[in-house]
Amino acid sequence: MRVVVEGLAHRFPGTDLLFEHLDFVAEPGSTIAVCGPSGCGKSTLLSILAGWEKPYAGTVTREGVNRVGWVFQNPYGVAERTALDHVVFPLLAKGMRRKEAELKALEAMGLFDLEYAADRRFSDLSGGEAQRLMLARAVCSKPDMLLVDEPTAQLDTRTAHSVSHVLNNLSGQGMIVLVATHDPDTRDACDRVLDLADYAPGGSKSQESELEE
Ligand SMILES: Nc1ncnc2c1ncn2[C@@H]1O[C@H](COP(=O)(O)OP(=O)(O)OP(=O)(O)O)[C@@H](O)[C@H]1O
Repeated sequence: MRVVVEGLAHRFPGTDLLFEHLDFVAEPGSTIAVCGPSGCGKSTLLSILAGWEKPYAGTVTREGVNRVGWVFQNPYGVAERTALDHVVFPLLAKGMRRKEAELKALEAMGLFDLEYAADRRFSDLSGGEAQRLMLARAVCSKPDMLLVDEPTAQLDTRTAHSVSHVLNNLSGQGMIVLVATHDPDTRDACDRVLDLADYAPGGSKSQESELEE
């Protein structure tokens, strides 16, 4: 299972190129931090990898990737439902029995130190708790590729550190994991770094590719 990105470039209609000459291979075993300044195209790159956005140029080949999990920047849930329900429902929808689903859900919530909030209503969770809940839900559904957008934006330093390390460990469990982040600590916790600033028009990698041609 892998994702092969070749010669990728993107611009939206009427805007300048965000990045160009982007080549990389994403495989299970190493978590990739996608970095770069605000507006450089980190979220856009995740959308392209997921197949939601068609790239302006280049190709993305997904080999053996059937299920894609996505954790958005802004957590979204059902106000009246408990935190546990949010993680359990996708498992029930897959046909798992309630008891087994609850055990699996609590295990995933435990990865993000969230068991204590299992019975709280979604509307009572803090922004950081809701964000960690979305991570637990995504991990629980065992996607082939997990795309995470700014997972630590709403977390204090210590919780952010712990979440970053969990995300890095996930790639060792057979998932392709990419994390878009501004957070230097999250970047450092990941095995690999893809800095989109290098691929901006005129960026160092972008120029290298032009010299090679
Ligand atoms: N559908 C769209 N049409 C036109 N422009 C868009 C569209 N989606 C995003 N953009 C623009 O493309 C640029 C890249 O957006 P993107 O959200 O990928 O950046 P980012 O690196 O994730 O930013 P941030 O770090 O602030 O979240 C931004 O300037 C954004 O306004």
